[in-house]
Amino acid sequence: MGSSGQVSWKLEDHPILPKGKTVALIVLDGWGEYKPDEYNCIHVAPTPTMDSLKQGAPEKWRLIKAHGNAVGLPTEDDMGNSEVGHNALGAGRIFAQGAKLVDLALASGKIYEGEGFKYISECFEKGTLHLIGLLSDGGVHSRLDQLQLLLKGASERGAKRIRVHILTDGRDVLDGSSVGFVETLENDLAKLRDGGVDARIASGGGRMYVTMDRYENDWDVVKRGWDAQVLGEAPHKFTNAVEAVKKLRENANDQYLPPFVIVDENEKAVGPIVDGDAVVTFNFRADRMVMLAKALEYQDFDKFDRVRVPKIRYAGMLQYDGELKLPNHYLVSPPEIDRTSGEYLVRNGVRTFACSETVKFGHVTFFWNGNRSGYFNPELEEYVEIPSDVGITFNVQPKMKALEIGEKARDAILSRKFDQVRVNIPNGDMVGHTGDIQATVVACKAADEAVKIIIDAIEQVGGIYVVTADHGNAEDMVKRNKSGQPLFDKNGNLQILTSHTCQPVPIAIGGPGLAPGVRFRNDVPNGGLANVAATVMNLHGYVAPNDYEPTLIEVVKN
Ligand SMILES: O=C(O)[C@H](O)COP(=O)(O)O
Ligand SMILES: [Mn+2]
Ligand SMILES: [Mn+2]
Repeated sequence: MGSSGQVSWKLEDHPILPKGKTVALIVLDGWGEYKPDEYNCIHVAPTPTMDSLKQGAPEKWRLIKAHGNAVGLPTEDDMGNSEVGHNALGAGRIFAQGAKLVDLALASGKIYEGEGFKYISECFEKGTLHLIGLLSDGGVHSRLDQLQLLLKGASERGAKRIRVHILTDGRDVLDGSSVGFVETLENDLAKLRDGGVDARIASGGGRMYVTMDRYENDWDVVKRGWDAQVLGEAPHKFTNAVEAVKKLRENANDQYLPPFVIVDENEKAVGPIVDGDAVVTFNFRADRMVMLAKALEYQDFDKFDRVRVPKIRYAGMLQYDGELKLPNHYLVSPPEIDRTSGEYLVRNGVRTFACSETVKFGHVTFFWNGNRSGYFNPELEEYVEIPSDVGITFNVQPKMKALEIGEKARDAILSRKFDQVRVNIPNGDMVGHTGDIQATVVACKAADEAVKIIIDAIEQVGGIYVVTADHGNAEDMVKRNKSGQPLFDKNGNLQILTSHTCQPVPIAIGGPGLAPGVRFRNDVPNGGLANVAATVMNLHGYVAPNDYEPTLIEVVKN
């Protein structure tokens, strides 16, 4: 059923549940369930609304899985993330995700047989192969071991000159871990050099300050990267990348390192991108690579002055946007996330409203709809983006736009123009990633207040609410040993966890429109995010397609 031409879009009516109820679908970003201690910001924060929903357990509140295999990641040790989480929530099925597809393509060698690799390898004879991406083993956007295999594979297949443009992490992995990742990469590159390949790190910078912006929140971030990677220009120049990261870390953490270039003894950048070169962006995840992909690929581009646009052959690790065909060339085919619940519901006449602020806007639209941008039917859908603050770390503004999102959703609900009102409330996640515990507590309080605004509106119109989350983050802010005790570094400082977690997330249902007797079934104990789509379809009065993961709810006779 790959092509939409053969799909029967008509959904079966639910035997009991009515149509026409307004359903609010609230995704709290980075909101897991964990033991209530002082490092659990959701526990520490006053969250009366979420607390009261929990009182409804087990019939109206439960936990669902949001990491590992439940969301299509390679192993059970992989924490969840927004991409795979919203994909699963929206698509109602579990798809092998980018991380896994790249693993398979590398293991089988198929990656080197595809069109994308052939396309870039045409440059190997005369040009340089540039690899740009996130350098960590976080497994959210990229993985170091995949980069290592690609370096080896490309050099075995003729790449003679390789330049790596690194983006340091500290967000999906511990802050400070970048030094180790750069050392590992430098060792690998030294081995390649021993084998006759001219392989070096050429530039770098922290992912949140250089290159990896998303949803066009701040093009300056991408420009800083462009200047370093393509033009070979940056405010900081070093002859060695390990030294660069160590030095720049004196004033910034890994996520926010300023851009730097590696120069030779004559102060000349060792790896600008020039005509005839090949470029691969080795992140598999889309959202934070789309902007760079546009800058590399689009002829007409007006987001910043590129100064010089080299004639290159560019491929993404994956194709990042299937609708935009961006980029045109890629090494591994992305998961084909088709027949999403959003598309089904719209095609069955469900009028849909979706809203978040910029930094999460694509999560409830693009990711929700299977990595597809745009509307299915503009007559029935409205997507509203509230501009995010630009150029700040969100611990200084932990309330973010939560209340504005709540109010927009409230207005959409009260307008009665929509059957589904879907939001992402970013605070737990975006502030959790800063590692600032006090700010994250404020963030969780704001998220809870936004939920209340939306639930109150649902009460007024006799609707239904579904409150859930895409993965954990704010519920645990420290790294722990196996028995759950917080870990300290060698200087006795608490090891702050800026990343997501592997914890389950809550899901709650309720509202005056919820038909009598609706409750969570107890025969789906391993339910995960992918079970939510069928549940929501039921609440709209439909039965989900057969191949969707089972619904979490049942209707019992009173
Ligand atoms: O991109 C990010 O901000 C983090 O790597 C993952 O966070 P998200 O999956 O919640 O977006
Ligand atoms: Mn998220
Ligand atoms: Mn996150």
